[in-house]
Amino acid sequence: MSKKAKKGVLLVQLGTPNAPTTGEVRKYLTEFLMDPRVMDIPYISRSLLVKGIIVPRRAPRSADTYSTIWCEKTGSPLMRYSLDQQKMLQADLGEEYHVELAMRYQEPSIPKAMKNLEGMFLESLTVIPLFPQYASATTGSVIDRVMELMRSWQYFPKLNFVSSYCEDPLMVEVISDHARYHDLQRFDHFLFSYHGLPVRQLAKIDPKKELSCPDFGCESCKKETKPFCYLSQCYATTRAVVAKLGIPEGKYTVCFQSRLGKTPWIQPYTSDSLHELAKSGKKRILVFSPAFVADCIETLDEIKVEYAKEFKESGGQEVEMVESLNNNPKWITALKKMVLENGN
Ligand SMILES: C=CC1=C(C)c2cc3[nH]c(cc4nc(cc5[nH]c(cc1n2)c(C)c5CCC(=O)O)C(CCC(=O)O)=C4C)c(C)c3C=C
Ligand SMILES: [Fe+2]
Ligand SMILES: [Fe+2]
Repeated sequence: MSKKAKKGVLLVQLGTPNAPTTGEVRKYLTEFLMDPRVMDIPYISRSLLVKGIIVPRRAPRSADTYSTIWCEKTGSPLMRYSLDQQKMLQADLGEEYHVELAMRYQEPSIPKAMKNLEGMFLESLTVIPLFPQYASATTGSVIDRVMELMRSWQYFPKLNFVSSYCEDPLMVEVISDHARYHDLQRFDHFLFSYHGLPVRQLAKIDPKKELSCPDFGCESCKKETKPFCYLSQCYATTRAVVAKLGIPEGKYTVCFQSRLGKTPWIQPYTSDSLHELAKSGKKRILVFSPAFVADCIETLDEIKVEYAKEFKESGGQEVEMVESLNNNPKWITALKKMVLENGN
């Protein structure tokens, strides 16, 4: 009796080291930062900068930080929640589907996941990069790698790439639900801190080659002028969450964290915004981090520890954080809807 071909789903997260050691962090950072979509400079300069300066300096420090958030049994928080997301989505979609998880860098690798999927002679394949806002450095790189590996496949199932879901209504609902776990009335101000991006990468995605939107990611940029602009998409997510929670204009700030290197990244930088808010007398801040679908080093250390410390040193009192989407069942339903609505 012949079994019906399965429908495949590939979830792809950024990646994380295999262990919180300098050697493993070095391997992870080298693979990550040598990606030409991440460090979009010529190979020789990239090699000198990444292997000669950034990685040797950063790896020991990052390894120390990873060890503070590491779990003996489940590894890094990003790995733990990504595995939860894969298992829960598999359970929700049922036997008709096969859900694989891969990391763009390190393990479980995209080549291994693609090999498994190829061997299943799939009816269709939906690829969901786990980044709500499109950037060439993240979503673009995932799609690029998947397409590169697929070139050697002997058959081609129906293919879907979910390249952006910055305003997904269910996702916005989960972010808002997680915010409501906090007593919203207690906060003087709300901060939407997104992962940053070099400014030059924005220009590449804009047909007019402008560096930024004069009106900071306005609705028309998002919908008409440059639908793949990361900045416009970050503002779109913010507008959706702010509307859902009824946060008034003037009571929230959009900012960007994790700048790397000396070139300009999109501004304002989170650390400057926190400093200015503290100086203007704000005492209690609630931070959203809607670029991350799972808690990771960027949320658990950079925001919760580093920025919270900086805020207090500048005169503030308290920084609380809205939990990432993690393993919230409603977020898994959002992923399921993306699979079903993308023609699968
Ligand atoms: C959410 C989207 C992300 C974008 C856009 C992004 C761009 C980007 N990142 C770097 C450099 C680093 N990022 C690092 C960690 C990291 N980045 C993302 C997501 C995005 N990056 C996540 C989810 C994580 C966390 C991984 C984890 O294991 O928890 C790091 C490592 C930090 C450290 O080791 O201390 C670097 C470095 C660049 C250069 C870039 C765009 C060009
Ligand atoms: Fe990053
Ligand atoms: Fe605009």
